[in-house]
Amino acid sequence: MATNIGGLEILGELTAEDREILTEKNAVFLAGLVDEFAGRRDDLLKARAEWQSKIDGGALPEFRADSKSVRDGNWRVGDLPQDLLDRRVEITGPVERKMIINALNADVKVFMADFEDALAPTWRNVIEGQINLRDAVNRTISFDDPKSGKSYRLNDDPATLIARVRGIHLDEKHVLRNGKPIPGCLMDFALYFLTNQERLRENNSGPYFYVPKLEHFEEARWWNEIFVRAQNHVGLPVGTIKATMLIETLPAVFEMDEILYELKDHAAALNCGRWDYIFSYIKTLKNHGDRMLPDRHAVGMDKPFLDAYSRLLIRTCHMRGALAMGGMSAFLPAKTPDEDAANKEKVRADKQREADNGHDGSWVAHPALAEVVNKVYSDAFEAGKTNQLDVSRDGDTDVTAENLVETPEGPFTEDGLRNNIRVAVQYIEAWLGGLGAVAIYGLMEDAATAEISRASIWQWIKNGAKLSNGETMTAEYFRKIMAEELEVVKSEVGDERWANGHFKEAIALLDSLCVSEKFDTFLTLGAYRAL
Ligand SMILES: CC(=O)SCCNC(=O)CCNC(=O)[C@H](O)C(C)(C)COP(=O)(O)OP(=O)(O)OC[C@H]1O[C@@H](n2cnc3c(N)ncnc32)[C@H](O)[C@@H]1OP(=O)(O)O
Ligand SMILES: O=CC(=O)O
Ligand SMILES: [Mg+2]
Repeated sequence: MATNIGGLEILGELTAEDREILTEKNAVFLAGLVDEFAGRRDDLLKARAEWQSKIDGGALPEFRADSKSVRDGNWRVGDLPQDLLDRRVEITGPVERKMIINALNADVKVFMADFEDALAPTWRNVIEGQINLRDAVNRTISFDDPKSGKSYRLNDDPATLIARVRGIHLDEKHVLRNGKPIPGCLMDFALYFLTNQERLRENNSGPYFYVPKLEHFEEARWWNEIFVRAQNHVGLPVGTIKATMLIETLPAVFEMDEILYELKDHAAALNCGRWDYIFSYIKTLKNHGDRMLPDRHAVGMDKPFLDAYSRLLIRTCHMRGALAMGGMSAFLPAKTPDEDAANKEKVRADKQREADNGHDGSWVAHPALAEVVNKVYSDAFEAGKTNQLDVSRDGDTDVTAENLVETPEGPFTEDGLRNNIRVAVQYIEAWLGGLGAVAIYGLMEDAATAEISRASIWQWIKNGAKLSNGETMTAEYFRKIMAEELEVVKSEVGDERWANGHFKEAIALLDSLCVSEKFDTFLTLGAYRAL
């Protein structure tokens, strides 16, 4: 039965604790944001599709002529608050209670609390995520694990908290305004902001956000207006909110100056969200048979198109006074000492590349990786510095549009296909069961990494990729290999898990994502309908 609060119709179950988050006051604020901004959100999504149709027709992305004056202009973002000047290591994770405590206690500067790539947005996950963050901000959060008997409490000096809201493409179907689902990102933003902004400021911090999956600068303008509206609502000066924008789509890399400019009072940093970026490279150029992505594991940050992206992002940020954050290495700590050392070395080398390029800090997926990343960045900084804002690097002025779309070289293999199938099906299955981040074959997998796997298969089929075993990719070949790989997964997870999990739905979704004529823009859209 629906509950009406502050003009919103709530279809999700509401406990007494949920009502402490979905208060009348919070709901009225959220409903107001929806009235003012949801229609324009729909227009922004249409504009994405129109831009994409030109690329599908054969054009390549370019720097925009209508915003050249912004790129050429002399301007900087507003001053950064003290607790966002040192971001050498940021841990990320879904907004689960135990995870939040472990992340805030880790030896890191920032915890990025995720409603996005790492969270399957079930109603319980999103609403409990808000409860957990409120308790974290109030420093009352605790967790007693009934399974392990372990108790979790916050340390005295927790990391700075940044909340990552959902992308603009996802609705929250459990909350309606005038009979229509509301944009999920507005819910995440409004509830976190209004519940916590006062206490965050008392803690000498502030309402800080990560904004994901931007494609064009008009979306940054939309967010800026939302921030201004929110600050006015509670009487805060413009610029109190600080946002870090993920540059994780191919269109956005051509509009980084413009994105920072639109948000210049609120911008703290840009971040190289490499996994979605690689996914977006495939998605954007999906019809360009000469720009197909090879095996996923062959595409590292050393590929010229990714190196150009990292260097251009750093140069753009530093010219404008914003920090340039690196991304996530997917390697996780391993069980055996040798494997663990090898994985940590891979993370170290990846972070070294970033720090040498000029990044100011980076992400870790796991607390046991914080030490490695801390050392790389601490060694990279000049004495007394907490970032590389003032370090100029010659040669980074020459990144061209062609560098950014350069086709990565690498193999197209049957093993690569098999791995993509196994990873995608297991990730989608986990997501449908409410888990948005999982370790699969020793790697961190989340919505962004899984998108690469399924999009690659689609692109290989669409463009008839020639595999190194002599086969040509077709829907029939994919289905043959998929049938074999499903047997492998079944034997790996065991009959019981196979029968009781969400494999049937996951397999159907993966099949449709890979063989449908039209490319689905996000796997989470179809998966959310089934959630
Ligand atoms: C593309 C992108 O957007 S990247 C950013 C989004 N992705 C993410 O944030 C993923 C973050 N990482 C994770 O979610 C997790 O590390 C996983 C799911 C990959 C693996 O988690 P687990 O299987 O629990 O790992 P593991 O068993 O080694 O964990 C050991 C301990 O570390 C904790 N831990 C692991 N990862 C994290 C994390 N990111 N934050 C806080 N604590 C963590 C676990 O809670 C566990 O704690 P405990 O000993 O008190 O029980
Ligand atoms: O959000 C980060 C990414 O790599 O995607
Ligand atoms: Mg991402």
